[in-house]
Parts: sequence; C-alpha cells; structure tokens
Amino acid sequence: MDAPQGNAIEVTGLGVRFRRNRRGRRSIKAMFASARRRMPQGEFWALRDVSFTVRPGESIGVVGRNGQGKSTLLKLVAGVLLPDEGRVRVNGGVAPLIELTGGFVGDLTVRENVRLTAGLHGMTREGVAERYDEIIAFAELEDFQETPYKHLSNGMKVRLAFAVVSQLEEPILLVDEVLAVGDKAFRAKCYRRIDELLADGRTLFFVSHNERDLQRFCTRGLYIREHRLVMDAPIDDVIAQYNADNAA
Ligand SMILES: Nc1ncnc2c1ncn2[C@@H]1O[C@H](COP(=O)(O)OP(=O)(O)OP(=O)(O)O)[C@@H](O)[C@H]1O
Repeated sequence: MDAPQGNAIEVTGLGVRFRRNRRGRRSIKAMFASARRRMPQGEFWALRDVSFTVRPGESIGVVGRNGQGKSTLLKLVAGVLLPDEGRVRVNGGVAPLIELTGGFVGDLTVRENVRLTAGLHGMTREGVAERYDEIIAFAELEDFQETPYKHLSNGMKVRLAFAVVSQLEEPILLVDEVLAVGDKAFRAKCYRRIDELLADGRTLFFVSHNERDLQRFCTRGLYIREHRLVMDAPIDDVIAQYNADNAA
C-alpha cells in the first residue's frame, strides 16, 4: 500500500474470493482437480474487476444489495483483507470504522482499549492523554472506563469505536453500517462529527443502505452489483439507478 501521487485511493482490477462453506472438506481428488482449474471448488468471487480512484477530500458512498461485496471493499481499502487479484493503493493512513469489534480486545478495559487502538493508529502517548477525556465524553462512557470491553452493550461498543476512530488524524475515514446500531441522539452526534471531518478535508468512504445519509455526506457513489462495480457517478444518479433496479 504505497503512496500514489495525488490520489487518496487507487483501486485497480481488484478481486477477492472466499470459500462458500468453511466446513466443507475438500477431498484429495477435489484438491488435485482444483489445482488444474482456475477457481478452486467451493470458492466464489466476492468482488471482481473493481477499479476506481478517489481524490483527497472526496466523499464516496458505496451502495448495493446485501452480500454484494461492499464491506469487503472497505476491508480491502482498510488493508485488513488482502486481494487475490489487483491492488489497492492508499495515500496516508485510514481510520476504519468498519466492524463492531474491530481492533478492540474483549478482556481489556475501555481505558486500556482507547490507549491501545489510538496507539496502533500512530497517536502518541501525549496525544492519547490529551484526547482521552474527550473520547470518553463523546462515547458517553464516563462510568465504564474500567469495564472490560466485552461487557459493553453493542451500542456502547459502537460509541467507543466512533469516539476513538473519529479522533484519529488519518486522512481517510472508512465508515460501514455500524452507525445504524447507535441510538438516534448518538447518530446525530456522529453525523455532526463526520461533517466536521469532511470540512477539515478528510476523505470519506461510506457504506450505507440509508439514502438520506448517503445524500447528506456523499457527492459520488459506487454501485456494487453481483460483486462488480457497475456504476461510478454522482450519488443521486447512483441512488436512482439502484432504486430503479430494485423497484418492487
Ligand atoms: N471472511 C469471509 N469468508 C467467506 N465469505 C465471506 C467472508 N466475508 C464476506 N463473505 C461473503 O462475501 C460476500 C460479500 O460480503 P459483504 O459483507 O462484502 O457484503 P455487503 O455488500 O457488505 O453486504 P451487506 O449489505 O449485507 O452488509 C457475501 O456473500 C458474504 O457472505
């Protein structure tokens, strides 16, 4: 993931495949047979032939029906998943808000997790100390600082994740559906924070099924259908096409 000139993200011919059934045993015969075939038995392309570039400061909304590869694309951009084909190049670090438990350790306390996650994303000890109270206040977890992460409710986990990730100085923010778990008041707070980050020139990569959120934050849309990128256009056009494809 080296730094390209000028672009925030460059994705070229990206493809990743998964096994449909992890428990499915592969017989010796099947293994020899699949060695000769291009696609091993039981595998499928979760994403294929995906290419696009993102300029710094752009806000991209990713749309598509369930299971089409949107979250997989975010994981590839975050670098937590490696492609089987093609490549992703990212200019600068990413602040990933992509999985409820991503990066947090169940047995460590809220306090320890904040230090750990912020540290892993390059925040210095002083930086963490400076921002710690603000992170806890944003997450509204003042009374849970010594609670093991695994004992937080799902909504609290999302609050903590957003509070930490939105304090990182990484130039690219990746946001998956996780925000949907938060309650209405907390979501409103997150949205205001995302507005601030966009005003600050950050690049946003946003997966959502919520049209209003997509229209609020994103100028450009990527439409993933049948595991391929079928449209890369202004967000309103992408939403219109998506709705037309899925009408009734
Ligand atoms: N680690 C994995 N191993 C096997 N299959 C996986 C894995 N991760 C995702 N998949 C499969 O890859 C496909 C794409 O999943 P992905 O989560 O990217 O979809 P999505 O478009 O984000 O869906 P949704 O809107 O439901 O969140 C799905 O068929 C899913 O079951």
